[in-house]
Amino acid sequence: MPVLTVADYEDLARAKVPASYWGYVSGGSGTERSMVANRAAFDRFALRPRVLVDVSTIDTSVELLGARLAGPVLVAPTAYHRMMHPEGELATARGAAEAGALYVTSYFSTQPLPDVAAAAGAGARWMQLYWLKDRELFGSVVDGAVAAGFTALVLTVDTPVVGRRLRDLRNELVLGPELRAANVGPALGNAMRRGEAGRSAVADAANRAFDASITWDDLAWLRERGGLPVVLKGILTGEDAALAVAHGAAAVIVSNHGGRQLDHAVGGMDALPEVVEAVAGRVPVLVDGGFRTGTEVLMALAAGASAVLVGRPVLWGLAVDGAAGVRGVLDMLHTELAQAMALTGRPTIARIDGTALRTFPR
Ligand SMILES: Cc1cc2nc3c(=O)[nH]c(=O)nc-3n(C[C@H](O)[C@H](O)[C@H](O)COP(=O)(O)O)c2cc1C
Ligand SMILES: CC(C)CC(=O)C(=O)O
Repeated sequence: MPVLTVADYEDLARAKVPASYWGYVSGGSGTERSMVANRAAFDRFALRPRVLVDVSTIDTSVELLGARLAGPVLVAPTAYHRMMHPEGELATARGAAEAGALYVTSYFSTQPLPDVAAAAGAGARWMQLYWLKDRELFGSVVDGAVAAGFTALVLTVDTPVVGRRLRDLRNELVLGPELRAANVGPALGNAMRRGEAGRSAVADAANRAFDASITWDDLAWLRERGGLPVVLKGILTGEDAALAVAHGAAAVIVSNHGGRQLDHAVGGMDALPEVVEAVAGRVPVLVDGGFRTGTEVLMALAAGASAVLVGRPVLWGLAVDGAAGVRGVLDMLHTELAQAMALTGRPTIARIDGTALRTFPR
């Protein structure tokens, strides 16, 4: 059977990944309404195509915080890639670089940052962070990312505590020894191996380590320590988007964390318009949550996003075929986007504006 869609990758991946790891990757928190909201949003929009435009050449390329990319689809930060493939983040980095895509590496990478950087080569890479109670350890991870040539720091701000992910609690999620988080110090990395009835070792370790007390005032410390642009991931309101810009964020990522944090949260695509309005062009606005086709990516760009991140699809590609699978998923999304650009009469990314989109009332 030919692999024609991202959903085809999902079907193939499901058969390869152990059940408790599959539950971790696929699941959301609580009733999983936030995950559903991400997909449901696309039904509230439709495209307004223009015709008799010269679309004989389509250019999907974009520039983002100084990085030149083949297209506006980025690899979202996701933890523990060795759940999917023995090479883990090294394969992801290679696949993303081959696709000309930017790879946001998770704080919970199972491969050391210098090795991820070497695998990415000239490929663009940002580093995602969770703020730890242990400020020294946190600072040393920041230093490591800077030394490894990551060009921006992505602070995830929607996870002061880990969402209640029932699939993981029911599966008593425990990680094998190959799944040590390689960059967060032995205490946090090794704690991942413990499991108990009705508990998730992943959530327990993260909850012990994460600093739930940080506020807007702490961001200056991170900007100072890293000396890199700081991107805030997990913004869902215009109010917080305005605060992010006021506190020096270089970009914001509209996201409900793939439905894994707050239950009943607004979907990424639904929250996007108010964030775009509040930011008013001062910094790039990115979005994630449920994007599975290039046409959906075009919808987000029309609603004012500069780029879209994909989480689970990249993991499916990784499970199916390592670096080639990651590249396959990213190439597929860019190819579908190019097709949608031709059919909507928008040959460049700059030509995709609000007139391409019709929004239906809720
Ligand atoms: C298995 C998994 C692990 C994740 N780990 C992280 C993480 O370490 N850091 C983070 O900021 N977001 C993490 N996320 C959230 C993603 O960055 C992203 O917001 C989400 O996956 C987008 O939705 P999608 O999977 O529907 O594309 C994770 C998501 C998944 C599915
Ligand atoms: C260790 C987790 C908090 C990583 C994460 O962000 C996730 O699983 O969604």
